[in-house]
Amino acid sequence: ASDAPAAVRGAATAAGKPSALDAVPRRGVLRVCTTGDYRPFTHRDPATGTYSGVDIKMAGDLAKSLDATPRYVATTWARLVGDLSAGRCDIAMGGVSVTLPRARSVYFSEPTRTDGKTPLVRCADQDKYRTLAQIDRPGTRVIVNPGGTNEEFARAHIHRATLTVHPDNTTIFDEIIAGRADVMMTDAGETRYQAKIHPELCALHPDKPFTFSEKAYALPRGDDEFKAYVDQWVHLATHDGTYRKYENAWMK
Ligand SMILES: O=C(O)C(=O)C[C@]1(C(=O)O)C=C[C@@H](O)C=C1
Repeated sequence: ASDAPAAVRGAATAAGKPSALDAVPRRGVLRVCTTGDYRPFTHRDPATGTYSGVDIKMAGDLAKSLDATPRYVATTWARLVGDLSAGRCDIAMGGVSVTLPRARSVYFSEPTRTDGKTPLVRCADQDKYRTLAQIDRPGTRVIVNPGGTNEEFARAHIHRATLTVHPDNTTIFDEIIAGRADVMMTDAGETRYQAKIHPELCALHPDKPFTFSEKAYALPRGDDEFKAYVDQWVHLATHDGTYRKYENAWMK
């Protein structure tokens, strides 16, 4: 048996665990860590528990390509990297930003899109909060969801304005509409989507965000075979119009 080629034997990671490239088709299940709180990428319907979103469509495609079905493993922004590293899922999907601190613990696939932090405000305040200097003033109430790159960005740039960490990323937009907070700074894609579904809210310069970032899928560190496969799949899906089609369906 020992001289069978790796593809037949089933390749192993450096840590000696079987690659997800073999384990997922064998199991027939792709375990996907996702937060379910970030439209248009990952959304969990609280009534039915059903997941939807651009990256949920992508998860379905990736699973299918591996003769598997997706199973969603609920996580949070603070726990995402830990859950993936602990082996609770095969991949983390749903608007995940590539960061270098995370890249010390997990692999990132090829990116699916570029993004960056930009303000989301009540449309009546459009001219008040365009720059960081305008936002970071005493009296401005900035609101942020916990555990991800939004909080990191807000903590790095907000010193004079007040910063509230709101635990639920799905109701944070209502806080601004209700006048209990003034500004959220989040990914441009999200500001566009939330402005689309909330006429009271406006996305400010989403085509010229304050930062540059990339969205990708996070993979267990050390599983090079699975990473090579997912990279190839992302490359095809982002170049053959598939990803764009899913995005357009949410943004129209
Ligand atoms: O942490 C990340 O990777 C994200 O991009 C997720 C993140 C965040 O930065 O907090 C981005 C936008 C959503 O509002 C929720 C979470």
